[in-house]
Amino acid sequence: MSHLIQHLNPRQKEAVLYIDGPTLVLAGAGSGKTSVITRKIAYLIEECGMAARNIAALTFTNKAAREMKERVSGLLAKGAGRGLTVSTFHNLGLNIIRQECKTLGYKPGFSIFDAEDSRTLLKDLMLKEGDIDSDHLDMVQNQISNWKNDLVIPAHAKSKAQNKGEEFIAYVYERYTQALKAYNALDFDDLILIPVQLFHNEPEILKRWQKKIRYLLVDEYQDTNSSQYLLVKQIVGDRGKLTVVGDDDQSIYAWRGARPENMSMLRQDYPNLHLIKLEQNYRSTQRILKTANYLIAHNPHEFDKALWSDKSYGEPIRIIRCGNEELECERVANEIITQRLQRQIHFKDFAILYRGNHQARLMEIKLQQHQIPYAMSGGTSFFSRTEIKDIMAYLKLLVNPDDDNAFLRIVNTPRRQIGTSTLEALGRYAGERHISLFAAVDEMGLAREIPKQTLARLLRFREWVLHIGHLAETGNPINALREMVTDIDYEGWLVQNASSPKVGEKRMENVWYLIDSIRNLLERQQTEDDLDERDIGLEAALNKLILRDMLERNEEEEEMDQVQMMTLHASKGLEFPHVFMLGFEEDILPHRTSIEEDNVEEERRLCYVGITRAQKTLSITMAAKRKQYGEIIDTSNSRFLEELPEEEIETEGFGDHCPVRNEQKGRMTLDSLLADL
Ligand SMILES: Nc1ncnc2c1ncn2[C@@H]1O[C@H](COP(=O)(O)OP(=O)(O)OP(=O)(O)O)[C@@H](O)[C@H]1O
Ligand SMILES: [Mg+2]
Repeated sequence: MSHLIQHLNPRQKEAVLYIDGPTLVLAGAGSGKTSVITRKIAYLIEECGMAARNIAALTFTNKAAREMKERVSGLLAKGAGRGLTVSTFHNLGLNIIRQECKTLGYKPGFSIFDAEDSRTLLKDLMLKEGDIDSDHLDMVQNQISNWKNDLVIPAHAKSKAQNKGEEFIAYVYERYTQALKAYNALDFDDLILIPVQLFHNEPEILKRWQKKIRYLLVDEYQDTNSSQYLLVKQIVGDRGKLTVVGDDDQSIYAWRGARPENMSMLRQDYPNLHLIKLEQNYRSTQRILKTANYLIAHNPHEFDKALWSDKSYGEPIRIIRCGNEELECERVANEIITQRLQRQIHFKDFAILYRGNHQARLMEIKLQQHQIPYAMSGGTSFFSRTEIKDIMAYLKLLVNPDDDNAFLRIVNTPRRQIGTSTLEALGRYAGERHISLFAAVDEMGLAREIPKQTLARLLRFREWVLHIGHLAETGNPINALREMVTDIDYEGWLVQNASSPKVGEKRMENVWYLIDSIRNLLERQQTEDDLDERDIGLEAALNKLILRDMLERNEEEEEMDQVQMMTLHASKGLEFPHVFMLGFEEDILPHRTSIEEDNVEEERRLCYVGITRAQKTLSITMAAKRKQYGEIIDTSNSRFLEELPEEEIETEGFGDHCPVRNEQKGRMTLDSLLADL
């Protein structure tokens, strides 16, 4: 028997060996779903003789894709996996768009707008319509994203609108789509939507891709949204060469349009679907598994999944209630230090999971204070901060005025009263003549397209960029950069747009930090004597900076001895020997928005995901008091606490000295009160 399937259980083997038709593996956490995918890839290559380049495996996060890639290459002979696609849905989409960009009408080098960029564009469009309510902005952004994920194009959205409010959003959606196109830009949702539309309209192109991807595997299938679902269906076609694995209890992306019912839809799409259930958990101790099972039993279930484990019974689940959030983070840091010594293990054996990124800041400070190395995934890297992206765009434009993306990013940031319709006209004009936007500003013919006053503003901007560029080239570049940020009053702009002046000032500090890094690089250029001409000057320094960011990211990928920090969402599919879950409180987990929207079931699944990441121990912490919007509030324990098996739990910090608002205690007091009566 192939070494690839030797250690698998019979059901897992069946899932790997079955290649005659579509397969769905439906199973709980830690039951080896991802293992089935990685082994099946290796099996297809090694035993079935399929070329690696004809196989694609999709998942949801970059980290998961990286892990999967590593697992597969560990199974294959060196080099045998060359050409294999293991990527996120979005990356596959991006590849398709890159290769087909001519047919799609995008110029090569199109830019990708992240959520922040989209938000800025939407804000501009809405401001123009006189709508400046920022809550409204969130709503519009979500709605547009939902439409895109559900493959609703602007014309549909408009015709379906039932009232003025919906008409407005549909109108903004239409303008937004036009603006993106004019900017030669795509947003995140487009990365899936556009390939789906392309495959729908161009059967020949679809055929080409079907020929390339002959076997498709999808991990975490419960989190596909409608457009991802369709993309899978298009690529697979009627060949049925598909294996998907998923767990409806781990569906945690409904808020981003995920539809767990896509799993049952498979049965309709493929009547010959081969369904396999796995029931043995190979990850966690029995206690952790029991805790997870207890919790998730509080959600309604279509299929019952009896997960069992023959691992050891394990240590009790610890629930630690601390006085406030600072003590909570301090406690976790201390636990890591002592447990690492006591158990003789590494920092990388610990993971700290939390509901929202804001919870990470204090934890980071405490880890730093105790000199505990840590890696954060999914956090904001320095170079993805808005202010850094802005200033980098200015710098890019200084060294290459033809960089349209950079131009578009900053031509109206800070505001110069150059609006979207002007930019659209400019984009059209430049597009027809195949010149850059910056070059187009100076053309005589443009006067017919753009009102005189606006054109004057554009010309002023152009002159100014050239002036600063000249200063940087002929004089001291750092002085030129300082003059640049002062000229545009970037600090004023940051303060004005931040939630508080302090936040704005902090952001400005990042800008100074960036300029300082450039100064260092430039100084180093002067001391290094083996440099050739190309390595000198602002442009070289800039490229180095961009490269360095990429290098830093690569380093992150390396296996280093660091505590892993991430949100519960980002932890999906991963496993760690010792897990800490922070903030087990009402309004955090379950999150306040989900409580308000009566969507606690999704939060319970998220909590289930967190618990089932743990292999050996699980510690859950909470703070009795917490700062919220500048006020200190008494927190309430998460409602999920009551849903865990009491006999497997060891609590701490719930004594009388704490103002405990534990539901169970509350009931006890009520009982005793009644008894007294
Ligand atoms: N047959 C097996 N024998 C021993 N260990 C196994 C077996 N199958 C899987 N494992 C191990 O169990 C752990 C969990 O497997 P895997 O990550 O594939 O589960 P999963 O179902 O994908 O989990 P999740 O739902 O969290 O994504 C891994 O460490 C894996 O190596
Ligand atoms: Mg998995």
